Amino acid sequence: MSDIVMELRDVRRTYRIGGGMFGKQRDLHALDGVSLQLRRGEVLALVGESGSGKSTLSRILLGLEAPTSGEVFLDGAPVASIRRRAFAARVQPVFQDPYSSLNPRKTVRQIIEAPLVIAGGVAASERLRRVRELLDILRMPERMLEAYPSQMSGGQRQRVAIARALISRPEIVVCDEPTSALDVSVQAEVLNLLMELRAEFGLTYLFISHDLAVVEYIADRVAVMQSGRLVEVADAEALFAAPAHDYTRRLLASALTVPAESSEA
Ligand SMILES: Nc1ncnc2c1ncn2[C@@H]1O[C@H](COP(=O)(O)OP(=O)(O)OP(=O)(O)O)[C@@H](O)[C@H]1O
Repeated sequence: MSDIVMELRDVRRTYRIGGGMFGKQRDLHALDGVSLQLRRGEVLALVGESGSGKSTLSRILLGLEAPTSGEVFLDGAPVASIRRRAFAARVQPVFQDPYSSLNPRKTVRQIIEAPLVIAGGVAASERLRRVRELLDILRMPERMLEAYPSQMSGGQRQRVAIARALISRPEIVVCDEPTSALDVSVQAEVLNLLMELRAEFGLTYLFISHDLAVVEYIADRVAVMQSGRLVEVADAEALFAAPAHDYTRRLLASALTVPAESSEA
């Protein structure tokens, strides 16, 4: 098995913007020729200022959007050749805001088992067994099974979102700011949990974060984006010790000027 679990080759994503009452139409290059390899079992953090293209890249990895040009590979196979359902089971998201990403009308049990219901082929008894197993791993009490999101704290909701991501036994989890909507005291708990789950299930993470203290804490490697391009990809330790690119240096320097509360996480 190759060391590379997912790969982007010269991926571009262009949006046509403007026009109508906003003036002339033009192309916005959200991703402008990005090549990136995700290594099996690593935490690869994606950082860069707002609008640099991080979410666009994550949506492409998740198959929620197709590149305008370039190619994406999963375990060496072009993603375009993999059936949608099979792909979704192997690459799962955890989004930023557990308040809006969970359906308020569904119970925890229904939310967590939903990916298996959609994929089909797993009996109800087996689905329940897997939901229970995950609740146990995530240290959530069994009585939570029939609870609704409104009855839970932010940290509990994010655990439910993580359980939903893991129920189909994915290889890759794409986390887009998974702890930034949580209280600082809960952030570390959720981060530690993500790291435990990586060891337990052999997961690979792409981890988007604005919070460089969080990135330094959990990332093996860091990819730095600026205006739709990757300007630096390096081992986390080396990058934080001696950033090679000027933009990375500025990003690290500007992080030092914000309040230090995130370092508690
Ligand atoms: N559906 C879309 N239509 C038009 N423009 C878009 C669309 N999605 C993203 N963009 C633009 O593409 C660029 C990259 O956006 P993206 O959300 O990927 O950046 P980001 O680094 O994730 O930002 P943030 O950290 O604020 O989430 C931005 O200029 C954004 O306005």
